[in-house]
Amino acid sequence: MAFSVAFSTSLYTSQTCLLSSEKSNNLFLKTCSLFPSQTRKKLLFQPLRYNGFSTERSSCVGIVKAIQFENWFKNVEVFTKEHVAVLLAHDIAQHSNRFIRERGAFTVVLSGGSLIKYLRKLVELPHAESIDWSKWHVFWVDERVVPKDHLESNYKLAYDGFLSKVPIPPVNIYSIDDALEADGAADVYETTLRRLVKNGVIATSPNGFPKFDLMLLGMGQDGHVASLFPRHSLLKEDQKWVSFIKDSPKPPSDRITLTFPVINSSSNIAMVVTGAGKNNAVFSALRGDEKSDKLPVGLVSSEGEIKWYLDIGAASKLFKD
Ligand SMILES: O=C1O[C@H](COP(=O)(O)O)[C@@H](O)[C@H](O)[C@H]1O
Repeated sequence: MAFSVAFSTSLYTSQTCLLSSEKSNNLFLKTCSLFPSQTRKKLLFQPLRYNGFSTERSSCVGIVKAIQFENWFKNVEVFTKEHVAVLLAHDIAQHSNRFIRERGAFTVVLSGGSLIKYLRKLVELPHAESIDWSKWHVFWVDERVVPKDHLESNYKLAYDGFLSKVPIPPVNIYSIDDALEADGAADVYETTLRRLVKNGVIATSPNGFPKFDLMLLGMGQDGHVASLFPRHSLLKEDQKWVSFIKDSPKPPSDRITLTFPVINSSSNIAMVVTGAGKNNAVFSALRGDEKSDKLPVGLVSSEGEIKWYLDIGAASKLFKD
């Protein structure tokens, strides 16, 4: 089956080179002569992962360079938008199975924005029926302080596009109290998290912060994640688990957000980023040379694993020499 091959990246080595392009939503891959012919066929369904090959030339850049890039871009997968949704669903289902088996619960943190549409395959077969939704606990990495039925609400977005389609017990869905102002809503959300850490639903990191099983992060064009915006003082928060912002540069102005120590304590972080407008921030974050408050996504790290799910637009700067 095509997809069972797509999910295996084990055939990929730094000696492989791919030429990729997307045309009319179809995937076109050209392989360079480094592939043995029997491998070539299988790789037609491989993700368009970057391996040091220029799309602008028809030859491979040096192997040394390929290896260097391979190190930079470990855990980076590049797909068509459709395949981002397919692979993300597959990986989430695997995380869910593993954590439910190991600890009897699965704690997953949602972002707002474009992320939600990439959960669309999770509500389809086989995942819709194979996942034990009763063990899911759902949180938000950030939320806009608006009523839950407001168009800007991250809860509404998630409910309409995902939560309304799967049988997660409503008591396991931890939305913010929309009757409160930003500061009160942040305090109450932190109190809820502390209760769930205490009773073991959420695991604890060695540094005392909550350790979510999976954090699904989006990223804005300016490199913001959650409601942690460039050059904002909130980026330095190192005590609170949940904080608030009343001057968000992206409307609406009032929001609550998990802080970096909590985000970075997660067992797994999935960075789901699509669109060519985000290619500069993706490039700087992956190159790892921008660890300042100018680029919040560059401050994301994980006690466990970070995996990037990019479409060709978001990855387009990675393909340049
Ligand atoms: O405002 C927000 O923006 C980011 C990025 O959104 P996207 O639509 O560009 O993917 C999102 O991750 C965050 O949760 C949201 O509140």
